[in-house]
Amino acid sequence: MTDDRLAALVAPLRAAPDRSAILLDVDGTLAPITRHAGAAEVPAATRTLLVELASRYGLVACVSGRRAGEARRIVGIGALHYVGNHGTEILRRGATAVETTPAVAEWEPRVRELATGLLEDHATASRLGVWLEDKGPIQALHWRGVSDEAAAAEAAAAVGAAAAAEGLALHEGRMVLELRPPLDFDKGAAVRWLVGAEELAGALYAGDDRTDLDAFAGLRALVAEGRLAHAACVAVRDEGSDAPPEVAEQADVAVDGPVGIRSVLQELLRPATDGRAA
Ligand SMILES: O=P(O)(O)OC[C@H]1O[C@H](O[C@H]2O[C@H](CO)[C@@H](O)[C@H](O)[C@H]2O)[C@H](O)[C@@H](O)[C@@H]1O
Repeated sequence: MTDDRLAALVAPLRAAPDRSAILLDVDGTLAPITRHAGAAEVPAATRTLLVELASRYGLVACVSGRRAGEARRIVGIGALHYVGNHGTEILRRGATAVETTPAVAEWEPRVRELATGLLEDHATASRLGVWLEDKGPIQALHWRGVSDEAAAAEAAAAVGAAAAAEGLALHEGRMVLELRPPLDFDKGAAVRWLVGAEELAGALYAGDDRTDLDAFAGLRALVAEGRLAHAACVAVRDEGSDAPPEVAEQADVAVDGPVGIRSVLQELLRPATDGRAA
């Protein structure tokens, strides 16, 4: 990707920052991928740019598969909005209480009980190092960094199949398999709701995983419906074998990892009068 291509893509947003939304995935986009999910954090250099963006743009939000409160902890900035659990939670800028979709929240005891029970029943999965991240109504099986990732992925799939037989929905991410309530929600619906609630002309979304493709589609649908004039979809790619290539294929531009995303944030912050082409 050339600087010129990125500059042209974000020019309409820079021209009207107060009428533009900047929507950012967290893991793999702002925060480098880590072996254990609990170790993820956003680098200080990225945080500085995010604080500046929040003071200049109409809407700046993180749209994450994490719980909203956990996303805010990882990013570490209170001045942003945090959409969590793939669009089923929102922690608004400066707020202390998370708002959760009631129909999803109702499933929390059932999904947690099923997930913990099934992992206990599948001794092979536990033996291979598969562990459960408790996200309330979404329970996530992880295996990144265990000694035999391929065998662990298979064992996690067996737990998933048993959960599906009990009526739960499954969703695959990067070395993670989520057990979810059987309800319709995704990041696409979340960005449509977020952006549609404001008087905005343009929006940018950046992400690294398949779940972020729904967000790309959501923004593009808003443009097709005439509710948004401009959408910019940015892929954050890395060399990991689990990085889905279709994200870069479906994006307008691709950058390299959580370091590369900083060039996008810097371009969004570049003054209109720095002597370079718009
Ligand atoms: O939508 P995101 O903000 O990108 O969240 C997606 C998932 O991120 C976390 O898992 C991923 O990142 C971990 C830390 O780098 C990594 O160890 C794991 O393999 C990745 O799948 C998080 O734990 C999940 O709950 C999120 O759904």
